[in-house]
Amino acid sequence: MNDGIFKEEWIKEVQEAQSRAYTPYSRFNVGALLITEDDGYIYGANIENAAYPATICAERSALVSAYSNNITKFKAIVIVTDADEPASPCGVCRQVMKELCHDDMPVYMTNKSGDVIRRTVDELLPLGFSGKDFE
Ligand SMILES: O=c1ccn([C@H]2C[C@H](O)[C@@H](CO)O2)c(=O)[nH]1
Ligand SMILES: [Zn+2]
Repeated sequence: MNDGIFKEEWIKEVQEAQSRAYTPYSRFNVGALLITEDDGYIYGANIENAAYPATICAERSALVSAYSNNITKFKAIVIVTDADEPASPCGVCRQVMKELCHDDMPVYMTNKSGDVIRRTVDELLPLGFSGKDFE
């Protein structure tokens, strides 16, 4: 991926985030790496629960962690799983990214083979609903 933004070193970091997943039920480990405005890293992993809907995805873990630490401006998010296809965020995570990230923020979906797909938040949730819709 050579878009002038993506850094290869993010691959190692997002895999570190993935290693922190808590997935006794699905065994499907997801890692998310938020890149802050000043090139800092916020790690996110999926954290499951015996009450399945209480599970939080890796992407939302990272965003909630960032906001909880008063970090609210991001350059990018990188996602990884062990699946063959590059990781694609679920609908709930797309909605939360729409709320908390810029529409044009890049989302890098990666796999263990080194493939990277880049889409913006807006491209992942076209015509998405936001607070602007009830202003
Ligand atoms: O965008 C997604 C989609 C799924 N998962 C997690 C939730 C659950 O723990 C596991 C299987 O759905 O993957 C994520 O972390 N991010
Ligand atoms: Zn999700």
